[in-house]
Amino acid sequence: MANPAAGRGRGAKALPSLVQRLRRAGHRLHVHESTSYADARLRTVQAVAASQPGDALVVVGGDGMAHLGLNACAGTQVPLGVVPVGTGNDFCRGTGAARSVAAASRAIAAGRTRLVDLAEVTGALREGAERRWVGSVVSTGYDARVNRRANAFPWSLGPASPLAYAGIALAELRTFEPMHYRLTIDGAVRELPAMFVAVGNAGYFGGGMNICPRADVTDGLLEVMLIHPVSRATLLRLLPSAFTGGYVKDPAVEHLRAREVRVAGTDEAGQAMFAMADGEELGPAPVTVRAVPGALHLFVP
Ligand SMILES: Nc1ncnc2c1ncn2[C@@H]1O[C@H](COP(=O)(O)OP(=O)(O)OP(=O)(O)O)[C@@H](O)[C@H]1O
Repeated sequence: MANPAAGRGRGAKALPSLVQRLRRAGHRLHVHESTSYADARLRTVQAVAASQPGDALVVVGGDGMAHLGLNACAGTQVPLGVVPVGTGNDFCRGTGAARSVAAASRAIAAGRTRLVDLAEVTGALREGAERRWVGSVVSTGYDARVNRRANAFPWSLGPASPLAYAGIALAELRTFEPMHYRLTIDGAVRELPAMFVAVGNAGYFGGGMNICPRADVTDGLLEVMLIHPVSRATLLRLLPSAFTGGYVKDPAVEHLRAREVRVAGTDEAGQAMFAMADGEELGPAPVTVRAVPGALHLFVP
């Protein structure tokens, strides 16, 4: 399943060599270029439902396509291959999947897979959904605001670069106030104000930010990163070190591990917070995030 528009056309360019390599390796392929995100979602689900033992699903795209692929394959025996041609490729960075088209083609052709954990998110989600699987990070605070703002940005006006993303992060910072969280972490309730609470299956978010740097996709646990209220200047100072994960050393940052986290709360205006994950808007809080060990067979180098 290829998104020809992914990575500003890299999806369309990558497809012929990928198809050639996999056919040469003796694999039989059904190739579909999606016409829209909804088409890609429907076709991935249908493909997995109709699969036979030994079949695999391969998605060519960015984190959006990886999200669709893992939602189709989660909890099944169908392995997922991700051929990363997006701008961020956070899922591949965080799970050990191949980071280039060539490496992904080789890994899929060779049939090497590993079992990785996923996060299962439940709640009153968008489009009437009650459950979504997440590969990377569920965010609800400042990070979610930046992500939603970036998704609404007309990227055709400028390059989808880390610099442009940083500009959006700064614009959001100008008005951001701590959120009021009510967390239930493995049954224990905590109410607190925070800049954000990131709940990670894998570590990366926002096109390369290592926001949950100690996340391990094989430990059966979620990594929870809390930033307690800090001044805007401090949050600004912490932003660059979010790319390396170095921000976790700051005294305002708390690190936890958990099997299940329920996130509820409101923003400074009393509006329910919303949850973002894998670059997508999931829906309004409350949401419950649960670690599901070994939920996905993933092709890896
Ligand atoms: N033919 C298509 N099939 C699927 N998605 C499409 C198509 N055309 C445009 N899109 C849009 O592409 C987005 C998903 O893209 P994807 O994540 O695969 O790549 P990307 O956005 O370039 O990468 P990244 O998410 O890493 O920035 C969705 O927002 C979707 O609306």
